[in-house]
Amino acid sequence: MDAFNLAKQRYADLGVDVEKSLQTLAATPVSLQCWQGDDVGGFENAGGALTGGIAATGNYPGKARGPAELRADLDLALSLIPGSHRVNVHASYAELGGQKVDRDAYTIEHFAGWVDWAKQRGLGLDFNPTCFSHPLSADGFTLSHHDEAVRKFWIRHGIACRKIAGEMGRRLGKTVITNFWMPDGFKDTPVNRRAYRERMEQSLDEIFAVAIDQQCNRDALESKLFGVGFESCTIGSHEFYMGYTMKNKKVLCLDAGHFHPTETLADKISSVLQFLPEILLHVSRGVRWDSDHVVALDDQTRALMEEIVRGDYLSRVHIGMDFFDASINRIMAWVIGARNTQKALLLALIEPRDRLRKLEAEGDYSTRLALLEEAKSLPFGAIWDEFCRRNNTPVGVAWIPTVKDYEKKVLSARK
Ligand SMILES: C[C@H](O)[C@H](O)[C@@H](O)C(=O)CO
Ligand SMILES: [Mn+2]
Repeated sequence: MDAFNLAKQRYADLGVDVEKSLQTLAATPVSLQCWQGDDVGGFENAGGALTGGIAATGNYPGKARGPAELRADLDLALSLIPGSHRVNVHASYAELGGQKVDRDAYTIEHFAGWVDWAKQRGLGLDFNPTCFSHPLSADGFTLSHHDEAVRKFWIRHGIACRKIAGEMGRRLGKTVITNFWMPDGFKDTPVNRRAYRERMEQSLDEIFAVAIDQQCNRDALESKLFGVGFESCTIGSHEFYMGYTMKNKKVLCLDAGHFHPTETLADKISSVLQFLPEILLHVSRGVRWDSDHVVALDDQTRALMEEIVRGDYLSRVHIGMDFFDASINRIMAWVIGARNTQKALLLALIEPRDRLRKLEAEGDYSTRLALLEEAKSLPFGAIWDEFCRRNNTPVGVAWIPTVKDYEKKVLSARK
């Protein structure tokens, strides 16, 4: 028997249906964040500073300098990631054709390049308003700003983005998830948090008052603990968006890098999904601060996927990635992060779940622990390799020379 069939038998002996798990994995897209390809630069203001308390550190050569390069790099990454996936676009990746258009006046035409590209490839798109790296967010506030004129600008931007996303979803025939993340917050301790949170709620209410077909677009809101230069208070905290999404039936976005280092996303999944129909994940790897390192096949990512699978939540969870590492080959960053996200999901899918559940229900925690630990040395690698083979993507390390070759021929020519 070959390695795959031997491995499949080992899992079957524990009651695991490997074929069904592979089908589920193939049907689960990961949304690739376009901003990993150019260090969150965007196209509207090439070379403008990245603000909002986030930072892409490193200066690895070869970052994409425009839409054609970014999409070519994404094409290569997608060809090395098994399964069919999605691409997550920020509003700052609008193609303005040399015109001066501000963010509150963006329309679907500024994203036609993305939509056409995605349609040709059968890809889904996701979308994000960009409430940073702009003169009207320079003091750190957008939708909660004390100045009504500034707030109104960002409200118009939010509405414009939802209309764009609705049209993207209609043209592609696939629902777009539009994720709102606002940097608003304080470096030092504020004395009137309440006023900022009230204004944030009012602004969001105005944005969401505009009806958009739910089949084409759904709205998510992403919380954060702190940002660089925003250490003392973030207006859009976890509790704020828990409350807002529950009250307004929106999608809650949980970013793995947005919590205190001793908190894990895994434990939050069953709590939030007890009360919310859907969540969006930004799978990431926080290292000390919200440093947005490439997703590793680490305990945190594994635990996150285990919770999703163990709770039968997969159909209610949108999986996106969020990191921007400028210190390594950016295409490799996408491929490593996405393949690790999928590996973590596969490991969760082929866990001997039914047995483990039964043991727990019977109170046999010693056998539960024994089985959990033994499952760690089951031949997972042969199952993953088969998944890559069936999806016509390179097996094992075979994808690495493809990117190295592209780096030599294409990336090295970018100055
Ligand atoms: C660029 C994105 O909007 C950003 O990463 C956001 O999702 C975030 O996590 C901010 O810390
Ligand atoms: Mn995020």
